[in-house]
Amino acid sequence: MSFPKVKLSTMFWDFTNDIWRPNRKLLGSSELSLTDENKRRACILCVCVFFLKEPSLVSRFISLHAKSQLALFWSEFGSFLGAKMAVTAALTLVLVGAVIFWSVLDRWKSHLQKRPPNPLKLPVFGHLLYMIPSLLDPVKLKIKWKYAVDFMNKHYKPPYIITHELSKKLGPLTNLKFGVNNSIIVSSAEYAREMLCREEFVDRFTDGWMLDRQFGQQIGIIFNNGKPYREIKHFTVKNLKDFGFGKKQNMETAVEDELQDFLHYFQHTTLEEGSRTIRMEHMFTLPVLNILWIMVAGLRFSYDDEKLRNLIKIVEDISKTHDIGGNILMAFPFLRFLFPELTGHAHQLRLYSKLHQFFRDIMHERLAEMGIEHSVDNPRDFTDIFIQEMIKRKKVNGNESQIFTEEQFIMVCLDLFTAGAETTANTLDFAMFYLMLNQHVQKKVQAEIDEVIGPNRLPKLKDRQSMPYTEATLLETQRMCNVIPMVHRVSIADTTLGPYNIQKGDVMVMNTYSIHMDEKVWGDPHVFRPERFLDENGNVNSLPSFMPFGMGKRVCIGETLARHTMFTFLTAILQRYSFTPAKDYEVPEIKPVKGYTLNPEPFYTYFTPRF
Ligand code: HEM
Repeated sequence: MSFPKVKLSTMFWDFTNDIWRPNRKLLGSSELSLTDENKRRACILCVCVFFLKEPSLVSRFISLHAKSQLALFWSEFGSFLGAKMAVTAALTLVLVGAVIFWSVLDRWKSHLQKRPPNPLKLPVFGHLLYMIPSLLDPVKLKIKWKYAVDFMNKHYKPPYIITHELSKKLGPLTNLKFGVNNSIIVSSAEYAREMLCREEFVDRFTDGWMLDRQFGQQIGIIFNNGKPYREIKHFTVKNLKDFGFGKKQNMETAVEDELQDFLHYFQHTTLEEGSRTIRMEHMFTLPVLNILWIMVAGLRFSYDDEKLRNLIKIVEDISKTHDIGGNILMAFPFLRFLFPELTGHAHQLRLYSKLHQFFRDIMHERLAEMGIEHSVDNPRDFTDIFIQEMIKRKKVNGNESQIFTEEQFIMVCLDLFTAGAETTANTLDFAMFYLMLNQHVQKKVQAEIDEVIGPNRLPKLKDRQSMPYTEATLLETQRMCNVIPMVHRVSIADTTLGPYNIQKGDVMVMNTYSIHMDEKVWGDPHVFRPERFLDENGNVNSLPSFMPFGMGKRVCIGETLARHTMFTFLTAILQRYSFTPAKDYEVPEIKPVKGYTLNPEPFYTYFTPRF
């Protein structure tokens, strides 16, 4: 084959250095013969360069010199690519084959071991790929490009929806492997009740990345296990009761005091300041937090307190950064060391450290107030009692108590703060939303309020027994909103659940959403129908498939307080106002939102005073 007399190396230099003018070289008369290897290299080089640099040169090259050579270039180039592609395709095929073979083998093994059913999985990643839609979070991934943000928002699916869809295909117990963790998703009421109440599943899953929020220690209530957990939980519940936590009389006073302030603020600040249209977004968080905080630290915050508003924002942000099930840190906890920012772990820790500081300040201020003796004759709140216990144990043991430490106090406060405020307040937001959309239910609740309470006094705890329809409306709200859509525990022994084997260390995840939205149980789960919680005599029916507060030894410690707060606040609002969707605003869809605790999208409501 003959080539124009071109030194390939010179040609190369020409276009990298200065102006690329291959024709200057190609017009030479003598010819150069090349080895096959050189021809192939020249061929690839020319084709690439021509395409990249100046397409018009290609045609000039063709017309001037090398029509036939170019045809040859193309064919050699094609065969080179072809060979490479063939090798790549073969390797891919082998790899895919190996993965499929491994997956089938793994499924077979899991079948032999009588493990709950699982879909095909990948080596190392397990079922993490199924969770990809739950990772489409532009805020977490710090993506701002509009099209990418729109795409992610459109295709986002939270873990409780993904696992719910999988359980519809695979059954009420599903085995999903996320990296190093093996999760058993429990999606039926029958198995959930068993899982929540049995001793083998009493512990919570507390991996390294979770312990990072609590100074690397097993402390606090939520992510704590064994004897230390039992001791601190018992101490907290017992002593909080003296300040109104779940104890009828004191609780009623705490809730009523706050309700009066809330109604005053709502009437005079919110409604009279502007129109009667209100943007509903976390309207109840501040009062709910105050009810709790007066018991824990004797504090009430003003509704305009900037510090508290910041704190609430932090709690909300924390909830949005957590996901149970399919979480990347749950799958590969070590990634938090390699990519602290990308995994969101560093962000979470920054948020937590602000809350830590807030509670640490409370303790230090109180210690300073108490003086050297660190004691008060009449403890005013949980903080006083905790400090006294801390000092007492220090005197007895001679050194710091293992259980009653400053870190322990911080974590107990943090757990109460995060578990108590958002859950109750968000459920109330949902109740307002459903009642705004279901005017017939709103009217029925108001009729019951008018009959039992009338217009002249505030609702009382005892009214609940005489107001079954209102009670059923709150239950139906909880069933539909699933404010905590997933509850997790861990198996502490090899055991069985139903017909399947459960291994020690399996993360047990109850999908509350699946249970409360089960068509076989509820018939029309997407319809807001409080009547389903009433029997033929109009009394409240306790349904076994309804478990918004969990069950067993780890049942929610704030259930009584939450129920009473929700009842009192909702009835007090409905006693005074009717509300409808605001005219000029779109009603948001009820769609899945992100986070550990769910809330409705902000919505606009038009309030009309009833008297
Ligand atoms: C509507 C409101 C609430 C809902 C739906 C709710 C729901 C839950 C659920 C599902 C659990 C897990 C139970 C289990 O594992 O079986 C839980 C645990 C817990 N809740 Fe609540 N909760 C609410 C309000 C509150 C309040 C007001 C407080 C306290 C101030 C609170 C404090 C806690 C604590 C500390 C735990 C951990 C208990 C443990 O691990 O032993 N919750 N809650």
